[in-house]
Amino acid sequence: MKKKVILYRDIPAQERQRLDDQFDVTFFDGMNESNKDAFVIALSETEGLIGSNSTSMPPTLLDLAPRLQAASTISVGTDKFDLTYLSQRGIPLMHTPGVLNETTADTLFTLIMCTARRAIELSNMVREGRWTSNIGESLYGTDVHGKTLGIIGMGRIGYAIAKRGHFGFDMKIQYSNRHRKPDAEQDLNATFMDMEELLKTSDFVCVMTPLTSQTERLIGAKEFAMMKKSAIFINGSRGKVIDEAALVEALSNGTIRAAGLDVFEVEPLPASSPLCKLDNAVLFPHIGSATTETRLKMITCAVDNLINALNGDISQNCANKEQLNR
Ligand SMILES: NC(=O)c1ccc[n+]([C@@H]2O[C@H](COP(=O)([O-])OP(=O)(O)OC[C@H]3O[C@@H](n4cnc5c(N)ncnc54)[C@H](O)[C@@H]3O)[C@@H](O)[C@H]2O)c1
Ligand SMILES: O=C(O)[C@H](O)CO
Repeated sequence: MKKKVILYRDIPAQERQRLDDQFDVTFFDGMNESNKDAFVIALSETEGLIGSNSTSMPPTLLDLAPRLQAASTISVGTDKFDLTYLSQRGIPLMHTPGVLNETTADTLFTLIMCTARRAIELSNMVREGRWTSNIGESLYGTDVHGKTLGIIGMGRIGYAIAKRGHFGFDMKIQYSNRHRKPDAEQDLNATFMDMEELLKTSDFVCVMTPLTSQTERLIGAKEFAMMKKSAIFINGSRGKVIDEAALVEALSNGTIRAAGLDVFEVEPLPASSPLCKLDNAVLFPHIGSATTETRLKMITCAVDNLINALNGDISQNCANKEQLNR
């Protein structure tokens, strides 16, 4: 008999077919008030889960899935699951590292360019008929090339961002990370330092850590105050890695120059957020990996991951492999 699987995000037909070939699939378009009861009933029988990072899967919900054997998230970030809880139950969480590095780094560099050159603010000026003469010094941007790029979280994506800065923009690369990265030091001439020194000396501070209990609110009022007044802050990790209210304050009172954000404490970001009123904040709707090509690669990877995991193979792309092996 085929194993039962819940798919909680729409995926292209050919990938859905690969799941249907192997499993008895129940589809939900996310989880919301209108389908929650049916979702919970399906959970009581399911052996596998596959879906996107926009749906939370806390222990209280997964307690209702006593037969669960594997979960597969269409994301590299795993913060919508509790890894410790899953590991205690012996359930692997599969994710999609690697396939989205370059696309996400492109997005982060777009944020760097848009903030530095005030691209959105000035584009809006043109669209709204406010371009009536040469723009004047008060609307000038700041250079990106030749500046110092500080990366907090020099992992797969951090490295891809640093590569763009080093080779494309002649930037000086510095980083803080849980451990040193010899490849970044050799290939990109990157300098390892503690976060405090990085904050004080970078022109662009780019956060690319995962959200964990150690990184939650890693950057708050104290950290913004350490940055240069001319600094530009970029967050592509998760909204909760920063204190958003402190960022609003820092952007409003000139503690730092500007911020480019792809992620927020609450997503979708409500239009009432004070961030939406700030010209010096560039706001993207969590589009780091959102290209047609890369999203398909992530879905294919996540489908492969679930098939492998439910067949007992977690050698590739298992986020809690070490915890499971303990
Ligand atoms: N905006 C998006 O669309 C998007 C896309 C992909 C990934 N992400 C986020 O980016 C994260 C990183 O992805 P990755 O594939 O590069 O992961 P990775 O594991 O390769 O890199 C993360 C790095 O952060 C470092 N780190 C952890 N805690 C730290 C701390 N306290 N201080 C400094 N460094 C610390 C780790 O040592 C590691 O090198 C994901 O977990 C996800 O949350 C966002
Ligand atoms: O973690 C990821 O892969 C991105 O944030 C997309 O959800």
